[in-house]
Amino acid sequence: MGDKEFEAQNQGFLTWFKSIPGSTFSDSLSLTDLRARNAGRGIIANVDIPANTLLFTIPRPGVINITTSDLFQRLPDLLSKDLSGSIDDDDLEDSSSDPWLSLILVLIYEYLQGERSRWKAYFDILPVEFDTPMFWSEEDLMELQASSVVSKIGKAEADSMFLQKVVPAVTAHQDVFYGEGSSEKLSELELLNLAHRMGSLIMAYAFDLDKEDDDEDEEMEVDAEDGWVEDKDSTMLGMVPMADILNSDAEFNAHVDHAGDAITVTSLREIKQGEEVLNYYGPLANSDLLRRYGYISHKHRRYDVVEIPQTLLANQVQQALGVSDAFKDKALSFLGEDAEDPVLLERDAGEPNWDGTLVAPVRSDTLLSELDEAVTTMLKSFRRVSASVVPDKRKREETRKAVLPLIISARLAEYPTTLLEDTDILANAGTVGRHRMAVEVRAGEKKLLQEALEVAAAAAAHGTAADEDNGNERPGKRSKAS
Ligand SMILES: C[S@@+](CC[C@H](N)C(=O)[O-])C[C@H]1O[C@@H](n2cnc3c(N)ncnc32)[C@H](O)[C@@H]1O
Repeated sequence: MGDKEFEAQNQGFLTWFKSIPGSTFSDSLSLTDLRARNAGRGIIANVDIPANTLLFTIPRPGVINITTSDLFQRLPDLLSKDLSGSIDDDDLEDSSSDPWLSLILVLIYEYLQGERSRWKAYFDILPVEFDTPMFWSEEDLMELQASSVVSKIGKAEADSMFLQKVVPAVTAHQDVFYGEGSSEKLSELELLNLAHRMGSLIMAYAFDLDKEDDDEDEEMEVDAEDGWVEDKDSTMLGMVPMADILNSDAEFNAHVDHAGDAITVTSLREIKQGEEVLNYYGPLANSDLLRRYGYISHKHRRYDVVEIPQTLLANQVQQALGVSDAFKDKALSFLGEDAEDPVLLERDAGEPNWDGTLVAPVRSDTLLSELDEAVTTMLKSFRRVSASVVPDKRKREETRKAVLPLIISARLAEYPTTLLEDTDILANAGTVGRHRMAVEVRAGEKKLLQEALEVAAAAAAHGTAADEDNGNERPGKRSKAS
């Protein structure tokens, strides 16, 4: 799209936005073209803006969700019957509708209404293509190498859900979805693609607007705090025009508040003239940023994470103890469902400051905490099969220390290139787009694994609290027991 068309869309959207009764948009702000750095549109400050300045306001009727669109007034049964439960639910006792699927249908409906939709000018500026791995070719995906993000893309599951729930809902109610006089109907494939487009928009643009203060549900509280959709099963998803033009970074300068009647965006600290106004999508690893939003950021490296499957732990423990496959399988079975949960390697990255700056230093010393614990649990499982392989705590600790670096090295070896090779690839200015993002993600994970190796080596050299605890009983502990 040319610059003129892009600018014309901005103006059309801005005029429409300002026409929503109750909306505000500060004169100190402009919509800006950030396509040169692959960031689409954004909002910048025209002048220095002090902290705590109201930047813009979106009244609730400006939001698109299941209550503001008339789709479910026209088709109330659709909400209560066809969208209840999730596709994996064998028992559909839970008759509440899936918020993600219902918003997809609302967006499809409003989009198909064209000029008749109140949100036409908003749809005009929303992207139709995405850089999330959901849309990558096999060749693009190969570049992610052994990153766990590959197993989380969920294209097949999404296809199946859309084909079972979204496509039939639209097809069964063509009169409503397409409106009077509309002759052209979408094919099944076109509808499937449209569902993917709307699903991806929700993933990267929607807010969780649940106003309830859920004391019982901590996860919902966390979601409500940063506003972005943590989980597609949250309860009140909505598209919030203008708030979703804000790009994001791990260091940010604005806050979206949706606790009141209207949604407001306020500066958290001074924003200098020409500076981009940035929201916060959360403490996400680059792999997650890529999966959900289709970009990566150097400032998010601090939140990088590597997943290590329990089977990899079990294989290394098996080799160290010299036992059979059947022995290992039995030990794994003692872990029950926990065997499905990967072990996480992550740094202690702290929280952003109240004004959106990053001040807490990143700590690597706790990098192995979860792995350490998981290996100990694994060794206890092996002991349950036969106590002779791990007769005492001393043997358990010896084995734990010996297998820790082996596990990390084995995980590192799953990536076909080394960190050094990736660094060279990234130094080449010709590495761009999806390729660059994939190499950044895998290199970040390798960096974390190398740090983990260093922490394991340092712990082995110096001994750890765990050694004292498990190998040689501490005097204090003994006296307590006696
Ligand atoms: C909520 S939208 C923000 C508006 C978006 N830039 C647009 O043009 O519509 C989220 C999307 O913006 C892009 N984005 C957000 N923050 C970014 C950043 N720091 N760098 C690059 N792209 C970013 C990503 O494509 C992401 O999926």
